[in-house]
Amino acid sequence: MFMGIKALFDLPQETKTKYVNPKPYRSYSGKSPVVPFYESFGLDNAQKLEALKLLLISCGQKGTQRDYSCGELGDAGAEFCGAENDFESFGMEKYYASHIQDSTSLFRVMRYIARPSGDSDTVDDDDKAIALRAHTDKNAITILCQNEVQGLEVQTKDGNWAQVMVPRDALVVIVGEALKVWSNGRLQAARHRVVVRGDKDRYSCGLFSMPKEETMIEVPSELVDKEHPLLYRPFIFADYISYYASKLSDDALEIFAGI
Ligand SMILES: O=C(O)CCC(=O)C(=O)O
Ligand SMILES: [Fe+2]
Repeated sequence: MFMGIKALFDLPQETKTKYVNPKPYRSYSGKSPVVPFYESFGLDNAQKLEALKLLLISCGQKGTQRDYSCGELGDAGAEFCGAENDFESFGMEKYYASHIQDSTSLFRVMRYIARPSGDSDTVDDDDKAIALRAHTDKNAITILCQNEVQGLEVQTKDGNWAQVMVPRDALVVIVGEALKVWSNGRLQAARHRVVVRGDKDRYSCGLFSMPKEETMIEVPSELVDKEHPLLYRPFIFADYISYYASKLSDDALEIFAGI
């Protein structure tokens, strides 16, 4: 599938820019002055199972020829999202069904263009090699897969950057801010970025599971006690996304909803 994705990104720039959607993260975005070596397309309202199927096939999971039954994919989805297990581990099974009902998903494909060799901004300099700036995902859970080119990095507690060496055919699961809020801070939204150092383009695709726009994000009372005081006030997910879009700051969540 990464061959197919390459063909998509190899289309003329003029064709790619026709892929437009008024919502953030959906349109073709590429070669902007801020992130000149990054391009992406988003597929909105991707039916979860279809998007997951694309993701599984793209990273060669369980063979590319096989058809998945819905049941199998449902199980795989829950397993990969870790969602059902997470709910159980918090003793919160009763919220699982409504969480699924209030969630939607976005499928995105990304290309990170390797610097031409001899580029004066040498890729030894991390700042210059950053293809996707450091951020935390705003959604609930992100599942990523990539071609054989590494580049994903996560920030450790002490502020350093650690390379994530993703094994072939593996998926990476990242907790986003919506899940951090919902878990009352028990789950951390990992700050991450993409740094491309070699001479090969990196392709990745991701399934971004997120609350529907109108969903109220609220810490369940069961997750608040003396040891875990309430960290966030309830808010509508779309309101937070609008706020973040207007500020684009790292501490947007704490300012917007932190108590
Ligand atoms: O391409 C990747 O591996 C990471 C992409 C990412 O972090 C994002 O789109 O939010
Ligand atoms: Fe991300």
